[in-house]
Amino acid sequence: MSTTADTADHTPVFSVDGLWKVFGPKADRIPGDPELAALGPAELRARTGCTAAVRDVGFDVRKGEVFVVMGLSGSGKSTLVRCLTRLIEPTAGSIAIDGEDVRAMDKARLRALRRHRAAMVFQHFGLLPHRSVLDNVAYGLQIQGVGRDERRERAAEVVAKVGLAGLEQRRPAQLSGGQRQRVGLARALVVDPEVLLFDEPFSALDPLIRRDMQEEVVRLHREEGRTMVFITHDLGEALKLGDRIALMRDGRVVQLGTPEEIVGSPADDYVRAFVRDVPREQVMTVRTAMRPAASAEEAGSGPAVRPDATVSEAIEAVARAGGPARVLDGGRCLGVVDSEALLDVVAGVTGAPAGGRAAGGAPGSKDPGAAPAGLRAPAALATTGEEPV
Ligand SMILES: Nc1ncnc2c1ncn2[C@@H]1O[C@H](COP(=O)(O)OP(=O)(O)OP(=O)(O)O)[C@@H](O)[C@H]1O
Repeated sequence: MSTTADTADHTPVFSVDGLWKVFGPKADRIPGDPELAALGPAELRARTGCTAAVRDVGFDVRKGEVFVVMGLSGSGKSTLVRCLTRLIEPTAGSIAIDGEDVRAMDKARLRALRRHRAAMVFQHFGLLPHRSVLDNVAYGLQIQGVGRDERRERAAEVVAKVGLAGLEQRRPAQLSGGQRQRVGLARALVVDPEVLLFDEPFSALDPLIRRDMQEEVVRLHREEGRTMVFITHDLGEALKLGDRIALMRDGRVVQLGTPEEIVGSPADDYVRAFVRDVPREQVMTVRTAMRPAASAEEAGSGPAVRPDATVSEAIEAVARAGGPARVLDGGRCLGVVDSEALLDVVAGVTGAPAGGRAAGGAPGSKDPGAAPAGLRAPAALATTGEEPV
């Protein structure tokens, strides 16, 4: 199934509005009290003994997108994502999954939500040490009451899907860290949840294995189009995986947007500092640098690049051709990019197209414009010919 902009279904999977989670004594009074709600973290703690881990957050998670929640340690990422399935009880606000009110669910309904609809992949998977890989994966089905043969068959399929074929009978202790992560991923996948929630699953892995696992997530997402919510404190990981990123600070979402919007149009100085060292040409797309063709001749000649090609890829095409490149979408020329405009993007003189903005307390993602962009697979480009490859 395709997961990208060609999917017309924009129904949100999760819809979150005005969400608060306050820890501490008489936490309930904070969200409704404008004076207390306006206090900074230190002052709030001093005055009330409370910590507002999530402060008035709103966003939608769209079907088929990878929604990344990013922020430094303590910014509220885990608390926010745990509130989605009420592993942590919210203090105020609303959460819906497919339009159903999560806060109104009884215990049985919540159990079903966590088992069937929104499976969580943790950093420490808590694999059962005395069970084989296959049985660990099948366990999720066992607690659902699926019969033995069927669950072993389905588990074997998913074990193969995450690249562990041949290791079915090993115990967790006989696996590397990365392989254990794959077992955890398989265990979440086997129940075929509508949405996968990842809580910093790769942060304990060494960089090479971490990259493998990120690529695994990209591949699975591309193949299956499953909706994913992914927590990370790593900006590179967020930019690589996210269709959209919610950047958190002190419990608030300070900006919600595509990687391109966050890097190209930071909402404030905090975000600007956060993204300062990102190689812009690898995140920004040619849309940012595009201008209308000056003449029919310009619209009809020169190398072709796709609209989602990165600036870095376009620079290569322009350098090879020695002149402007055309941005082609299904054979239609949307505009052209030249070396000057591309360099402006690299230098930070040009921002991202409209859309990246502070989310504040408003329902952050209710902007109708941008459809899930799909993962940024390197947009291949052609240096000659009519169609960008
Ligand atoms: N049970 C709790 N009781 C009190 N305060 C808590 C509790 N859980 C979290 N907090 C506080 O809430 C804030 C947000 O914590 P949270 O774990 O959600 O952040 P995080 O962004 O996920 O951090 P990390 O990346 O370190 O996991 C922190 O200030 C934390 O100390």
